Amino acid sequence: MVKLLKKLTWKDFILAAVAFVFIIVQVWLSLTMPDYMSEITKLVQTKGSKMNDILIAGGKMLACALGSLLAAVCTSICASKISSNFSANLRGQVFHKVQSFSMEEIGNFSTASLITRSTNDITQVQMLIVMGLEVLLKAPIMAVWALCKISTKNWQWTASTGVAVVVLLSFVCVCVAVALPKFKKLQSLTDNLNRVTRENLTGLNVVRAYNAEGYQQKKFNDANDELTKTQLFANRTMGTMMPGIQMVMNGLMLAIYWIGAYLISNAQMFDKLTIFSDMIVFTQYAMQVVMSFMMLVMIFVLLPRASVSAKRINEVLDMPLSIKDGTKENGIDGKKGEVEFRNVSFCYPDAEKDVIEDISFTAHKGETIAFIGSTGCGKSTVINMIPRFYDATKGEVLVDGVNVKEYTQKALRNKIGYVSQKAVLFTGSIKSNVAYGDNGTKGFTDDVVKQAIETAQAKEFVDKTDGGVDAFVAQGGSNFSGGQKQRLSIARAICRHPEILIFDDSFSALDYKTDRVLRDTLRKTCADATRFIVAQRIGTIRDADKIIVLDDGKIAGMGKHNELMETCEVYRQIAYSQLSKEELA
Ligand SMILES: Nc1ncnc2c1ncn2[C@@H]1O[C@H](COP(=O)(O)OP(=O)(O)OP(=O)(O)O)[C@@H](O)[C@H]1O
Repeated sequence: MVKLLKKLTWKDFILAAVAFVFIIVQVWLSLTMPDYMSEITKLVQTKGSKMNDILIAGGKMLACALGSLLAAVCTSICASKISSNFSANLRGQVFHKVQSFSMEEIGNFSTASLITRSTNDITQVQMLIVMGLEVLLKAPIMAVWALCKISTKNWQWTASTGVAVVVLLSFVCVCVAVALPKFKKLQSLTDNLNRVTRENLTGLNVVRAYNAEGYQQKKFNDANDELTKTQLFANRTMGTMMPGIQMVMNGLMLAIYWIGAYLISNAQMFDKLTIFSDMIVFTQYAMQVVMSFMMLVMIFVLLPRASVSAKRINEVLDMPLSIKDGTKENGIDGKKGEVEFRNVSFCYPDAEKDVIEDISFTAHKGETIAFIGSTGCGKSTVINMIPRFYDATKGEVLVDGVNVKEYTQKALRNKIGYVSQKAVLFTGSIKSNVAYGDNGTKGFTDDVVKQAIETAQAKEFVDKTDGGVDAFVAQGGSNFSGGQKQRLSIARAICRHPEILIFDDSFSALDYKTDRVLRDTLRKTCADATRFIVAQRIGTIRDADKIIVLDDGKIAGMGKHNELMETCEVYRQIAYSQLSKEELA
């Protein structure tokens, strides 16, 4: 928690200092009120007192109350400003850090947990800061000031207040100790609920198609019940605190009156009024002392959960990055567009064996390199090494003659146009999705966007859509078909005019005719770009300059279609399973 609080800016500290001044004013006014009360008590009990004097003392008391209220409002304004700024900054930092995570780090946390950490966990810390500033500063000042005021009055009363504070603190400590483990568990259970809800929402069509509503409902109920049970236990434990504190306060009041009654009965006649007046004032101060500790208790309610949240936020912020930036911006002259894999092997984090082993090949500028092989043989893994979604565990990947690890990630990715296996569109317009990101130039002109849409064979449906390139794209591109989404994703990659184009099984949702026309157009319009195509269909890749056949993470064959038909058994099997001998001839 302390580590997170170090992120407060100097502006926050200035605001905290202003809040501190308001708190002092608030405490001073609150503790001045009992003095006027004492004066009023004395005036009421003294024969011949004037009504005007009582009204003046009452008016001063009222002014103190209003002043204290005003100071409390100003403190709250400062506290909420500090906490809102702090949480906004923290959310920004967490978002920025998560953006720099590779797939490895994201896998370590899980997406659901990262969402909880960026939202719910930060809210817990924010709540603590608001309360903390108001209470943590105010309560000790109030307690010490009030104790100073009462310590000179009467030792029996002071001692009884001391006993009440000790009982109160012991009680609070026991409650917090019982509830703390449950608070720790609460955040991970929130992650779990988040995960189940997300999974259900993203797979809603599948859930419905398989009549799995009952199964999903059970999964949700289990997660929900466990969270509710834990919350109930923690809140019940903390809930017993308030009545307990109330009991201590009432007991203290009783003790003060009991001691007061004893003192008054044993006092001389002329002292009785002074003791009575002192007793009234002391009760007020004693209540302020106990109230201060009660306010601190509110912090104890929030602190355990907030400190667990702070730890979870720090875990994200302190996570070392597995993909580190290099320094190079440019490759070697004369090697532009060249991609080379040198004895590359890769093992996923926590996996037992390498998913790809000893992969070596070179792709020259303007060539089309295709990957084919059975499901799960490692095709996507190989091409994911080029934009450094993962780094090779052995060997080297070189782009333009330079190891990808030596480039700044921005420079490397400026060279690449990547189309993922699952088409991803963002909320916005067709144009904002195609002219997406930054390729090191000053944005994309309308003509470049239109050209990319045309090359990706998306012009026909874009023109037909209301609004054309400005047509609205819903979250995840849900208002477009699978094939349309793929074509827009392809247009996005082409729009960057990259040196290297990567298509990870990106033609699978296209009909055969569009697939062929798109490949022909790509060959003409992106002739300079080195193209990597992962495909399942032989038809998509048979014209490639180099086809790499992968089998269980290893290269089973490499060459042109005709060569592989003669030399590679795995390729032949794939080919014959898709096309007839006549089609392949
Ligand atoms: N994030 C991951 N963590 C652990 N293992 C993974 C991860 N992603 C993929 N794998 C494993 O690595 C292997 C290769 O996966 P990859 O996605 O590269 O295959 P692929 O050939 O592209 O498959 P497909 O044709 O089905 O897309 C698979 O066995 C898969 O289970």
